[in-house]
Amino acid sequence: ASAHHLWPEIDRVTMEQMHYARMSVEDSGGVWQLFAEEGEMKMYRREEEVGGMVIDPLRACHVVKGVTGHEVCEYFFNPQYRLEWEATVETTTVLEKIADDILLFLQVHKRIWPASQRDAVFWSHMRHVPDDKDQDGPPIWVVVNNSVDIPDLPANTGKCVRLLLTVCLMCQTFIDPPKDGAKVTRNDLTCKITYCSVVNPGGWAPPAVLRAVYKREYPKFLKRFTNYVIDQCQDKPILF
Ligand SMILES: CC(C)(C)c1cc(CCc2ccccn2)cc(-c2ccc(S(=O)(=O)CCO)cc2)c1
Repeated sequence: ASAHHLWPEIDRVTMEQMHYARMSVEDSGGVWQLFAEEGEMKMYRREEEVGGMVIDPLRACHVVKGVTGHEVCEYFFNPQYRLEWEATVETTTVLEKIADDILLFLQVHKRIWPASQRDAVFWSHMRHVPDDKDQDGPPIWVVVNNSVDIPDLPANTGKCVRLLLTVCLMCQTFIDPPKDGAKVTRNDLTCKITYCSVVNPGGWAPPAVLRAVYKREYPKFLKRFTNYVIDQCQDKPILF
């Protein structure tokens, strides 16, 4: 991967996004507005507009039992599962396999009436790093998706307006050691998920409509994804 011309950007943005996600875990106060809370899932947003376009940064914290961060990131990253959990996507195509853990995607999203339909071109990178808070514990797993301009697919030529997105899914895994050295089971697993996203619609879309859709759809999006992972993993061996 290091030979690919996008590698320097991919490496830099991935580390920046991971740092941002870890910092945001601490600052639960500040300018973030809690707009949805369901069980262990808390969703925050900041109201921001760029050129009259809503780009409200979103941050979600969720705690899920019975899965590892590696499993959550694998189901998020791997295109073969995408359409099974991603209800906002109409089609997803891998344009280039930059490395085993770096893919270039073209996605056409479902239209949000009355806005015009959006597509997105982004690289997706999955990586794990030691948890500096628990060096000999499970590593932190992360998937970062970041829009990229590629000459072969110029924006806004077809029916779709090109969406710009930066997304980070970061997962910390906690294992409650079972008594008397018994084997770790899924009941001993807890995964702390931080999902950060900034989605720029890329062209004008009615702010009030977008905010209403985001408020309704983002909680459903994260719940649907995490429930899908729990369901897929429950009868499979644990992927640490
Ligand atoms: C409805 C809502 C949930 C807010 C939504 C609407 C749109 C559709 C595009 C759009 C946005 C704004 C205006 C018009 N259309 C896209 C997304 C979206 C984009 C990316 C990712 S990802 O995490 O990178 C996983 C890969 O797909 C997840 C969700 C979400």
